[in-house]
Amino acid sequence: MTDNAIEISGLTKTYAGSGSEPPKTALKDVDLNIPRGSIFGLLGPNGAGKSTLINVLAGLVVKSAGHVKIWGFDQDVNPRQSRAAIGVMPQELNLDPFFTPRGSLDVQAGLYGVPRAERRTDEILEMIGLTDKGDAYARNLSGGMRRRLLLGKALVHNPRILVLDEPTAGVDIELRQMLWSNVRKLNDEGMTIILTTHYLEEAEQMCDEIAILHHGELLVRDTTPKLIGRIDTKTLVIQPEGTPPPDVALPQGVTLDRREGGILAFNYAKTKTSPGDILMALREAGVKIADVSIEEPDLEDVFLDLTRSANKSAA
Ligand SMILES: Nc1ncnc2c1ncn2[C@@H]1O[C@H](COP(=O)(O)OP(=O)(O)OP(=O)(O)O)[C@@H](O)[C@H]1O
Repeated sequence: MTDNAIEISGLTKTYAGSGSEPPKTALKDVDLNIPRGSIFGLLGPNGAGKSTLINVLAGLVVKSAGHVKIWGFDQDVNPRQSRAAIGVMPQELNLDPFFTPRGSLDVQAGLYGVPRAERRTDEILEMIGLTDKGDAYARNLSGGMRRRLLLGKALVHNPRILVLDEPTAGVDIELRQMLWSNVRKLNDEGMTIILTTHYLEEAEQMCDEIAILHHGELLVRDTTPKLIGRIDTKTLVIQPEGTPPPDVALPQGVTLDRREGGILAFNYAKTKTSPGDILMALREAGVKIADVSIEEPDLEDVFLDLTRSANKSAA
């Protein structure tokens, strides 16, 4: 028995080139385990291979090499069980315009072999806030409603793992909040969640752990706080009283950015300098302080730092 929802080893995907184009390797020898019960973020720049990885998990793209286990079931040995363990909310709004939400959920449940007596159509319609639109044609639904319906479709067979591919791209705040509160509730009930997002702030708030893909390779995988802890730079932000002096002798390695409104932002390496050293230097320079705060790095800093150094080492 494993504690992992997903176990991926040596996963490689090469797409055949069309016409005169060369083949394209979208995933290169990826090893990745995703623990049961987590909210796991899969991040990476455009073209990094996130959708390819999700589509392999969903059984929509055939891998070129490697092994994938979903809830302990090897995709190649137990394709039916591994498919039943996972539900995928795709990026595209690919709904049949002539189906009603109730009809779409029913057809999807049929595809997964869920017996009529076990279908949870009304419960799912309520959860996604479409009870009163249950019998409206999909072509009459707004973009937000369609997206909610895609979430509902991913849940009809009560999967152990829910995968969300860019669920909030181009979505308004209200819908985003609704999606995230649904996702949190499902996770509290024990569902493992895997999501890709371009919104790093969102990943930071939602995900226990994060993996970053870059050019088809796994760049890093760690808990969200540890990833953020990798960045050594912090910023001490000072609002001085009166006009700040033009020059201050700073501890070695500390740099100063002057911001609007006379605000001074000192960037320092937390392993080399303490904020007290900077405050002392300011006191010695006669600077009076009206307000002080410390800015922590965020996931965006980690992301830029890692992808930049990966680009440099590839060059
Ligand atoms: N069907 C396909 N045929 C050929 N190449 C493909 C195919 N699908 C994806 N690729 C290529 O594989 C690479 C990875 O694409 P993928 O869509 O997995 O990346 P992604 O990280 O999901 O990007 P995005 O955030 O833009 O969706 C890209 O270079 C892409 O052009």
